[in-house]
Amino acid sequence: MSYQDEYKRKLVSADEAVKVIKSGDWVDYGQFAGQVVDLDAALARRKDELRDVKIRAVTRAAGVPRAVQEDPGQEHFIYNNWHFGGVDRKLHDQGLCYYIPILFREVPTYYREHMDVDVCMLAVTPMDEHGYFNFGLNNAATMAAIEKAKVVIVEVNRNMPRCLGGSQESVHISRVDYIVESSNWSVPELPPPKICECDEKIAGLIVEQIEDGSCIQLGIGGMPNVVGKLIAQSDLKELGIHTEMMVDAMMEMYLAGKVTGRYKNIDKYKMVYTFAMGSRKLYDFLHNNPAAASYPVDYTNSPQVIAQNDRVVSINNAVEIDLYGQVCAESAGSRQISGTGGQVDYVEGAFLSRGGKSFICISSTFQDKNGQLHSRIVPTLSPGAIVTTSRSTVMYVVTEYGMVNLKGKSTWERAEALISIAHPRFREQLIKEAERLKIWTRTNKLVS
Ligand SMILES: CC(=O)SCCNC(=O)CCNC(=O)[C@H](O)C(C)(C)COP(=O)(O)OP(=O)(O)OC[C@H]1O[C@@H](n2cnc3c(N)ncnc32)[C@H](O)[C@@H]1OP(=O)(O)O
Ligand SMILES: CCCC(=O)O
Repeated sequence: MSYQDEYKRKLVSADEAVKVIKSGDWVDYGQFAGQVVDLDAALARRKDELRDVKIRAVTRAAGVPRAVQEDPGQEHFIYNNWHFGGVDRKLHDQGLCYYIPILFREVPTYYREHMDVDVCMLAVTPMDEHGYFNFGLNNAATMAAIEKAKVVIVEVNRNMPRCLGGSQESVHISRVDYIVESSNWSVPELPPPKICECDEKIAGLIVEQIEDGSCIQLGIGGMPNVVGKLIAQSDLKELGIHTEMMVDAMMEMYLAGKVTGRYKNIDKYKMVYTFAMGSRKLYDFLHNNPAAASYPVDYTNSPQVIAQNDRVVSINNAVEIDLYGQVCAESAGSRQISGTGGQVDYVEGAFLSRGGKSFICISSTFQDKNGQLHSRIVPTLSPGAIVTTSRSTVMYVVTEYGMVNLKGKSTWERAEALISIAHPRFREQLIKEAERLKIWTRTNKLVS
């Protein structure tokens, strides 16, 4: 049978495909910008026939899933997510989304060895002449989820860019049970990140630390994107990219001629990533582009793999840091706002890389919804806050007031270093708290 015949045999409507889902099933919705839309709507239409279907997704960018919208009482569907974006955190605030704690590099192993997948649904590109559906922007743990699934349903979308790998960037039709041709919805884009003056100051401090030939990882959020933009405008040359998330700023660095990958020790000349989210311009740039290669996340985020490149520079954002150096990058108190993602993977990988550096960026203050200013450098983390990067793992911390390296520093040295880059308005209070916590010695300098 030809691949075209097999395609016709497996082609069904979305309503037909979701009939395979049973009460109590675990159903994967796809990852990041590759989550199903038409299959979600079809599943929502089956609401009254089903109970306790557990949906799993990651970083919803395409609006609230229909299945969740249609079932606010959660009698039929329970929505779980291993990295929150804006949609997910708002659902979580309403009690309609549950976080799955992860180290991103481990997720393929969770699928293969620790999790159940009854039905794996995912958005893909149209089939090629060899019978392959490309995963588009989303490699990550897609193949591991497919391997584990009892049933695989692909939702074909002509607007999904075809992103070259690496490895495990596509699935063969022989492994697919049902094919659904979608309404060719627009692939979700990220709005341009919000950028403040302090982001620019922090980015400036970091760019001074980057050498020609460094290998760059930029994290999620506003700040790392500013760093990328500044690199694009800098005199830096011959940079490499080995990252988790491919973002617009990396495309800008590449188009500005800053990225060649010449000094990488692995995947030379390739920009390596595991998923991409950004503008349509980024998606068009990645389409069939041999300059970039997507790999599964247990490769991109393995500290041992990351460390094979020299001078790795890892740049990630945080929400709060305490005087011991514990970094919270994923919650505001107990309110889950994001996730651990790959932060720990890259902080560890950069440390192991020859000449590597990891930077945790944090604006010194945060203004709450009532306009009140709070220090993000705090004596101890807010009650309920999650430690994302541990105090023993963290290396450089950067605010708009400077940069400190916490590696090898004792508790009183850390307190002094971190207070020196806190907002001046909060420093005196932080010193008093450090004294109370017994992490302040008579030799500590009073930081003004
Ligand atoms: C991707 C890679 O390559 S590897 C690893 C990167 N991954 C990580 O570092 C994982 C964790 N980090 C993250 O997810 C992000 O970097 C973040 C959340 C720390 C920052 O991302 P940004 O998009 O810049 O965050 P932003 O400033 O928009 O804040 C996000 C939300 O948190 C809230 N928030 C942020 N700080 C605080 C705070 N101190 N107190 C209360 N709420 C806060 C904001 O109000 C916003 O919520 P809202 O959407 O309901 O208004
Ligand atoms: C899980 C993906 C996003 C991140 O690492 O922040």
